[in-house]
Amino acid sequence: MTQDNLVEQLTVAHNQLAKHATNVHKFGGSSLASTQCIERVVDIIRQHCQLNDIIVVSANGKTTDALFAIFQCAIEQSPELEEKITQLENMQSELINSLLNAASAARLQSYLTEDIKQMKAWLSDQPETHHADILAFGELWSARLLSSVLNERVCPAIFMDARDFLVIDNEQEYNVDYSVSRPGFEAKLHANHLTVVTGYICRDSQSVTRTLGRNGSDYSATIMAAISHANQVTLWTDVDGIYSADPRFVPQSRKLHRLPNGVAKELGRLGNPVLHANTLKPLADGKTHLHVASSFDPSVPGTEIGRFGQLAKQELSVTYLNDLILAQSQSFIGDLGREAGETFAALCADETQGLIVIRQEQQKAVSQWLAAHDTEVAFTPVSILATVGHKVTRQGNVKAKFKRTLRHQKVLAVVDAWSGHSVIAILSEPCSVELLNNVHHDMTKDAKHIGLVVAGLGNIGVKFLEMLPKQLARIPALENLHLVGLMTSKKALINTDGIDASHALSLFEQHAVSFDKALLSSWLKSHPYDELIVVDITPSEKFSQLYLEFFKEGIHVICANKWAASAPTPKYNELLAEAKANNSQWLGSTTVGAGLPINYAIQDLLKSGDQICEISGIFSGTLSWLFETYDGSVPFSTLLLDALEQGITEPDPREDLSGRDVQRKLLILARAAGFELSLEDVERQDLVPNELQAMTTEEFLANASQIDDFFATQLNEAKTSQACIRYIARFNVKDGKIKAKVSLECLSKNDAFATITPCDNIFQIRSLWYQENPLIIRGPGAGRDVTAGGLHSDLVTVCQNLANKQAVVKIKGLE
Ligand SMILES: Nc1ncnc2c1ncn2[C@@H]1O[C@H](COP(=O)(O)OP(=O)(O)O)[C@@H](O)[C@H]1O
Ligand SMILES: N[C@@H](CC(=O)OP(=O)(O)O)C(=O)O
Repeated sequence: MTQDNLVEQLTVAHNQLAKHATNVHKFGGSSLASTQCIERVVDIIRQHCQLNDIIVVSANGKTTDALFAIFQCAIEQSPELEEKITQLENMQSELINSLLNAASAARLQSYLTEDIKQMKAWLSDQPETHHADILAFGELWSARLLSSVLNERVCPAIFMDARDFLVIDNEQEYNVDYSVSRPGFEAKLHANHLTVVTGYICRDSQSVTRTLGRNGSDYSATIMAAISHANQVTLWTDVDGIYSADPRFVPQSRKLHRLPNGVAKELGRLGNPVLHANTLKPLADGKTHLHVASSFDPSVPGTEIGRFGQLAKQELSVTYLNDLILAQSQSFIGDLGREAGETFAALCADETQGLIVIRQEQQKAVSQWLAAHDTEVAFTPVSILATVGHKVTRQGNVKAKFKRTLRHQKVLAVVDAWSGHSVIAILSEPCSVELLNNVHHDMTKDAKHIGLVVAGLGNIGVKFLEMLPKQLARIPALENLHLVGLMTSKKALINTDGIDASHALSLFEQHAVSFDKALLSSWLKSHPYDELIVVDITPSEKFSQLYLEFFKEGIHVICANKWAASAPTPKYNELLAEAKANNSQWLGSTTVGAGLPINYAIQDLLKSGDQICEISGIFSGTLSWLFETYDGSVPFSTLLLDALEQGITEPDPREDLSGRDVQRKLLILARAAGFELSLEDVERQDLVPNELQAMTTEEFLANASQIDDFFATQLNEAKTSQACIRYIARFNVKDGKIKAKVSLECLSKNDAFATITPCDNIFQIRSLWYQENPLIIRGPGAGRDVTAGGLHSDLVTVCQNLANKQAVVKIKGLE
């Protein structure tokens, strides 16, 4: 079976499965805040949902906040009550009228009028008894509206009020009674419909309306997944994933592409608004996949929550909560402290210091609870600031760093969370945006994960990999670099969790699968690395054609491959522009001169303000060897066959004799020096006579002696004037006119190009500052060790540049 067939079969199998399995999609209030947002959600449902999926919705925008405010006004008998109700009703009416046809709008409008009437009745008579009923209107309206829009525009959809089936049996921990809830839901289900369920609300065993707590719709979504045995839950929100700190306040926060379950749970517990504290509870069996994505930018890969390897476990984040209460009591030292912590689900507790941190609204309950134990307690307003990461309490260095960064703050205590996944500082003052940014910076500044993909495992590729483990251990700039991909033209091994660089080749032998461009492209679009570097050590034009795609994804390219750098001018300019637009680095110092620093020298001269006017030299190790060695004592073809045997030439020596390789190298250097020209602008003398051009390699080798007369004549002519022959590349600019040529030249024996070690390259640069006395670089211009070394030098340069790059989050939903 070919790889393509395999992929096709897998896709078909996946689709068939998807038809039978349910997926749950939860849209938060921010995703449903306006007509435009709801239009976007409808598009997402069209593209990402199938019949029988479940959609869980929160109240539109800030409706729940508005309902809380209305309730408060009623309690305080505030004169603003009427106005607030009218505002909320108008906002709902606007959504209804802008999204639905006249008939449906009229129907929903009449329900709304009824609901407002009912709300007013509850508000005027014992509002406390109906607090949850009043809050429930938000989700009720939102679900009713979306199901109507879907019915009109997308597919049959039914609306379900979760209170009709979702029963919780414990109000403290919001435990679900699945034995009642599941059959209740199944009884209401319509096959081949989308089901739109209200998030946030449920009922208790007495059929009284309850809520699942602020932000509780995430929990509703995972409960629905447990009830319906769903495969996947997607939380669609206004941010494209979970970040290392609240991206509204910390512009340098990093997206956490893969969040281990335990860490996600801890973030939710500490108040991260993207994840309700209980979100993961219904998914404890690990069969359902949880994913956070942005409804404002659905194509961006979000955050996956699940079980991951070491790399995901290294990520740290910083989170905070203000307006909390520190309760301190002698009696909290020991068992009672632990009991209190558990009873009140304290944000943090330390039974050795006798303290727990609770939310403000819990203060009264804690007082009452302690009164029963006849002990005294002191309450202090505090905030918490936590660093969260997998088993972070066991990482002494992280804890020390956290304490160090807080040394100028008023820290009352630093406590390890029971889960082990956070270290929490209790602060006597509210956590400011400045403090959050500073702590985040200190805790995460070194946390950048760079993925490395190596393409081409020939001679040089293998040497490059041999050198890699030592380089990783030796060079600080490579500290966060992880080898994640290896590929040849036929096979590929990608491991998102990293490939052990010391055993890269044997792992490739054992685990590589057929190379599939489509699979590679999809991985490149969704890889979890902050930066990705592809090192192209292939000779393949086809592989070089992927660079544009790489640059579009912001991927960096280091190449020994000459194709892209010598591509036709429009293509080359397009690549440069795309790389620039996406901050991709493109380095190819080994494309010319292998490890010799010719590219770096040119860049340096340009940086220093110099202007290059001439580049010339011997750029081919093969031609260098042939002409340095050829003295007429043996025919040229004998030397050529000897060079072939020694591996000095390409398998078909016409490749070298054609001068094409030298022509490309001259073009690359001229472009690097800032000139715009194409391959056709570089005149080329082909040393292979016409009659030998069309032959097969074998035929050419058998007839190689036909070239001897030409070279003998050239050499003899040169000898008559004490000169020699060399294949020279020359580029110069005079009065703005560019001349570029690669050809066999007759040179005086004193010429700098006349006496170099066979196989060496020589490069001569004339510039404004190196005019009379040109700059010369010479040395071995080919060979596996020097080329692999040159690639490593480029790799360090890219990683050093990346270390200085400060990413700033730009999130569509938050703009
Ligand atoms: N660490 C974090 N990562 C991502 N978003 C965060 C983080 N901390 C706070 N947020 C904020 O949480 C908000 C999403 O939560 P929420 O308002 O509950 O969304 P929704 O309305 O979709 O339920 C985002 O606007 C984001 O700014
Ligand atoms: N509407 C409720 C429930 C909820 O989860 O909302 P959101 O998904 O917008 O956080 C709240 O505001 O608390």
